[in-house]
Amino acid sequence: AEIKGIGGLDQAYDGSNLKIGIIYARWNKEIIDSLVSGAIKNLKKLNVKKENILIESVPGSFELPFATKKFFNNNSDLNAIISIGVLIKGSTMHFEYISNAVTLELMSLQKIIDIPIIFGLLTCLTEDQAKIRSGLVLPNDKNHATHNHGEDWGSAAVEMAIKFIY
Ligand SMILES: O=Nc1c(NC[C@H](O)[C@H](O)[C@H](O)CO)[nH]c(=O)[nH]c1=O
Repeated sequence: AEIKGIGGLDQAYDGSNLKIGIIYARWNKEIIDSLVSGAIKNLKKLNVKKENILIESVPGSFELPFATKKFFNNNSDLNAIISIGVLIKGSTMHFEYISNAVTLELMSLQKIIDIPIIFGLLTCLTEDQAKIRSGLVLPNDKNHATHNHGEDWGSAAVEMAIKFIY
């Protein structure tokens, strides 16, 4: 097969029979709300039914791996889970430790629960970087292009759930 373009869907997928979970961390609420809305928007665009989108929140990104696993244990008919968090670098090493630990844990958790976990963790050095990646307007540069990666995560969840459902 020809090499598909990076990103985006390589064909139209019908998510009407899928059940998708979204677990999000509540830190950086404005950015999180935009990312979650973007994910839901594309899930619905790909025909995932509203009643088949299960959503749960946790205090912060550090809680995402544990919550993702327990949420799946409690909803084992989910076909994919999108774990969403926004980490913004502060003045300490806290950011690095959480970013690295959560990334590795979410990656390895897929082997345990055996369904796709879509990596929705923004690890940003500045708040503007996070706003740009969540489709929000920059207050000091209204013309700066932004793109809501939450939408990409919704599409990725449907593609992965359908392609690797066996
Ligand atoms: O510190 N910054 C952040 C953060 N810290 C809290 C942490 O995830 C956890 O909830 C607590 O340590 C309690 O376990 N959580 C985020 O999602 N983003 C941040 O930018």
